[in-house]
Amino acid sequence: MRYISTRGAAPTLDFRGATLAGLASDGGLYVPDHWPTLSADEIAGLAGLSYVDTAVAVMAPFIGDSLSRDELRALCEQAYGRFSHAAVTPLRQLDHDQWVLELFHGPTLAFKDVALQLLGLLFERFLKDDDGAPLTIVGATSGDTGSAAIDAVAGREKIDIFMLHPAGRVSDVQRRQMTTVRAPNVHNIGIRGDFDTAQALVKAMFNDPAFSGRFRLSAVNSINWARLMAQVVYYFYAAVRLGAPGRPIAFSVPTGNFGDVFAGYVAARMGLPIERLIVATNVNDILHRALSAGDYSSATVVPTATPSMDIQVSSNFERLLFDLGDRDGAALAAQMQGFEASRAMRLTNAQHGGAAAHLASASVNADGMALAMRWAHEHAGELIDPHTAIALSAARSAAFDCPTVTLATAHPAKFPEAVERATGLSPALPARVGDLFEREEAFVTLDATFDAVSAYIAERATPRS
Ligand SMILES: Cc1ncc(COP(=O)(O)O)c(C=O)c1O
Ligand SMILES: N[C@@H](CCOP(=O)(O)O)C(=O)O
Repeated sequence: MRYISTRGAAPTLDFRGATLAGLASDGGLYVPDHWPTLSADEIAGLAGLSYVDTAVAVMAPFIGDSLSRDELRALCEQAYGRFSHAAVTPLRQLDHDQWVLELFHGPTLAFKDVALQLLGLLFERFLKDDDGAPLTIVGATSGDTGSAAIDAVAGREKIDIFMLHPAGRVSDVQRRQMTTVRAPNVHNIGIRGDFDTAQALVKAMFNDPAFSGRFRLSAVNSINWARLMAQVVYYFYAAVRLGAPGRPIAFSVPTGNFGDVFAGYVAARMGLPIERLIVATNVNDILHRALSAGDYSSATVVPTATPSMDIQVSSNFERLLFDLGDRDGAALAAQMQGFEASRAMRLTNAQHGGAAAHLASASVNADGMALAMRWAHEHAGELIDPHTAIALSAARSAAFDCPTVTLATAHPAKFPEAVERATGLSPALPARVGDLFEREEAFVTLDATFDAVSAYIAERATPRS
C-alpha cells in the first residue's frame, strides 16, 4: 500500500513513512492510493471475532509490509489491553433501533484512545530501528486529543510532544488530564486563541521550511493517517454485531475535525453496508452548511458546552473532497489555497453530490443537546456526555429503516456540569483517574502567534543533527 498526498505534489510513502511524517510536505494529507475492499463473505467472517482480531483484519491491508501480521496483533493486544471493558468498544441499546457505541473505555475516557494508544506504540516500533533524530510531535487539541496523545507517548524515548490547547476553553478534567502528566518529554502550551488558531499554528510549523527543516516533526492529530485507520475498525466491529453485511446500519457521529466520520466513510468505501453517516455538529456548523448547501465558509467559533467540537475548519474534510473530486491533487490544492485565502469555498457538483450518497448532516443547538441527554437518562437509564448527545439528537431526528448507532465519544464525567444541568445528576470520574484534582499542573500560556509558539518549541526540542 502506498500513500499519496491530497495536494498531489509530495513524495508517495509507505505506511511507516506516512505515519512518521504526519502531514505531507505539500501541505496536503496522506491517503491510501486505493481503498482495500472486504467482500460480503469476508465481512460476515468478522462475526464473533474479538476486537483485536477485527482490528488486525481491517488494518492489515493499510499497513502492507511496514509490519508483519504478528507484530500488528501484538501491538493491538498491548494497546487494547489498557481498555477497561473486555469488548473494548461495547454497544448499548437505548431503544428498539437506537444504539450507542461506547468508545470511552480507554485510559483518558475518550474515543481518541482507540487510535492514539496504537499510534504511540507504532511510533515506538518504527523509531526502534531508526537512527534519525528524535520526533518532535506538535499537536493541537480542543481537549481530548491532547490527553490521549500525552498518555500514549509520555516517557517514550526519542519523542517530545508539544500540545497546544485553547487556554480557558477546555473542561477542567480535560485540561488536568494533560497538564498533570509529569514526564520530561511532555510540554503543554495554552494559547490565547481558539482551537482553529492552534490547529493553524501547527500546520504553519509543518509548512515553514526553516522550522520543519530543523526538527523532525510528526503529528498526533487526525491529519496523521494512522489515527483514522485505527478508527475504521470500530465501524466494522459494531456493524457486524448488528447484522452486517446482511443489513445496513446507520451511524451518527458527533463531528468537529471530521476525522471520526471520515473513518466511517472509509469503512463504507471498504464495503461495509452503511446506510448513511450522520454528520452531527453543534452550532459551529460549517460541515452541516457544506453538506446541505455546498457552502464551506468558516465563521467565528462560538464556545459551547461541547468544546471538543468548537471547530470551524475541519482538517479531514480535505480528504473527503479529494476522494470525491476524482482524486485530482492539483485541482484540490488550488481549491484549498482559495479557502485558506478567503475562508470560503463552494463545493463542486461532484463533491456535493458524491457526499450526499454517503452522508447526512444536522446542526444541533444547546436545547437539542440537553433534551437528548435527558431522553437517554429517563428512557434508557444512561448518562451520556454532551458530544454524544449532539449525535443522539441527530440520530433520533433521522428516520432510517435500520439500526442507528450513535458514537459515544467521551465519558460523561469529562463534562459533569453540562450533564448535571440536563439531568440533575453529576457523573463520577472512574477510579482510574480519581486523583486528577489533587495532582499538580504544569503548562505555559503563550500568545497565539507563530513566533511565540515556534520559539518556545525550538528552545526545547531536539534538532536534527
Ligand atoms: C468528545 C469528542 N467528540 C467528538 C469529537 C469530534 O471528532 P472529530 O474531530 O473526529 O470530528 C471530538 C474531537 O475530536 C471529541 O473530543
Ligand atoms: N476534538 C479534538 C480536536 C482535534 O481533533 P483531531 O481528531 O484532529 O486530533 C480534540 O479533542 O482535541
